[in-house]
Amino acid sequence: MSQRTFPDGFLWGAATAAHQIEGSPMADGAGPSIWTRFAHTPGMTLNGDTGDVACDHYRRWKDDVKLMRELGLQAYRFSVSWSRIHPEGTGRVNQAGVDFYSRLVDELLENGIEPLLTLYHWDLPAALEDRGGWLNRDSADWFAEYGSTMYRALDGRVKKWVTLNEPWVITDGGYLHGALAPGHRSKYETPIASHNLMRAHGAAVKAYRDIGKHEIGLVVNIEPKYPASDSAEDTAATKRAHAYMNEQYLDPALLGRYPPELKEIFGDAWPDWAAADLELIRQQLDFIGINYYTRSVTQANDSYPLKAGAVRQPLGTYTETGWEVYPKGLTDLLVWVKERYGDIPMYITENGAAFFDPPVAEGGRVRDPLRMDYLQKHIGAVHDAIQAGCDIRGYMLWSLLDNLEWSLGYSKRFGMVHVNYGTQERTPKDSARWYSKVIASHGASL
Ligand SMILES: OC[C@@H]1[C@@H](O)[C@H](O)[C@@H](O)c2nc(CNc3ccccc3)cn21
Repeated sequence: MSQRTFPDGFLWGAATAAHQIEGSPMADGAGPSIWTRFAHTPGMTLNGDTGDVACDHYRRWKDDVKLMRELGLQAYRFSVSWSRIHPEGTGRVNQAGVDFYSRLVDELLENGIEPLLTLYHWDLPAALEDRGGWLNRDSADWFAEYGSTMYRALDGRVKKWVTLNEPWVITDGGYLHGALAPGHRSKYETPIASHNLMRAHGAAVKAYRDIGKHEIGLVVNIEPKYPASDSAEDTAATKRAHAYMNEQYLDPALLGRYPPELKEIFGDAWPDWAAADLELIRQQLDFIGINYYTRSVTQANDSYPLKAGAVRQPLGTYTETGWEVYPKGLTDLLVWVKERYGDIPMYITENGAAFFDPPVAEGGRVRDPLRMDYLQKHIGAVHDAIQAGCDIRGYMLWSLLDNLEWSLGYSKRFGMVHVNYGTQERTPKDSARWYSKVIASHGASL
């Protein structure tokens, strides 16, 4: 492979999320989140795993930043836990919570690492869930208030903001299938939660334009949908699946309209949304964050309500989470975003994989060749998209640390750094050492 050169200023980093790494969810005046509540509800997570300790990052943050510097990271994407900032969700500010993230940002900057801050990575304050959560139209105001608190506190030092992480997972997991907090299962609630999440995104961006002076965007998880056959049924199913995951959030955010397939999918559960709502949702964005993990070869089936699903590929390679390794899907997807939405700058805000990692060997090595292969091919796919004309500004590897994989507990390890949850010892895996070389060579060593 000829040497790959990435654009000047291309940012190499890694990503995490508050609930997955911090622990100490109720420390220093914080309030509970829906994930604190969900994980402590019997049967909701594997082995009853909770975020009570996680990677103990709330206490080990300074050493973790030192580790990021040693690995040569140029950027670090993290999320803020809303209920540390507003324990009741709105109103009173818990200054100790703001101070934690302020100290983290200062430490990152002192170590030459650019912070990318995600306001919402799934951990809604439980107090707001008790007021209807994302089903309450007031959630747009709640979120704008929380965002404004953080903009005022950190905008001089944080220059890249993200409103929401993956509205599709929040609603498909938390409102339709119930696998994620708040664990609802309703075809009727799902579009309402989706719509209010996007109204909240728009309200937070509007508030940023009054307070902030830098960049703000939205992060979506999207995956290319390829028809399993050229039958009319599979073609229609693929179109539905594509609209439901890939267009449902980017179309309103960037085009001010929903894809028509959503009415077909949700039927009488799809409201006629007011034009004013779509105007709120469609705010000028500085970038879009793309979280990519896999593709879906899609066929018609009797799944509810989508009537479409992925077909396992007999010759495919799969990760521990059952996702097919398909790097070309990332290139195809990035080109699709450019063709549909224009030259909006993009960051790969998550990309990575869980494979079965061996224990830490003598001398502190963790051999993870499958992860190295996955990353090498996907970073190569990013380069292919850049060569195809996509404006991609950075790559955030998921994840810096092994961490709490939501309902799957600690059973899946996505980190380039191994975490011993008994001792909290961090051990960079071979993939971390490899990634450090990629960063140092600006991609040339890929
Ligand atoms: O599952 C790995 C990560 C997860 O740890 C992050 O918090 C989250 O942002 C994230 N999103 C995806 C995208 N895909 C997905 C699909 C179905 C359920 C959950 C995630 C993967 N991941």
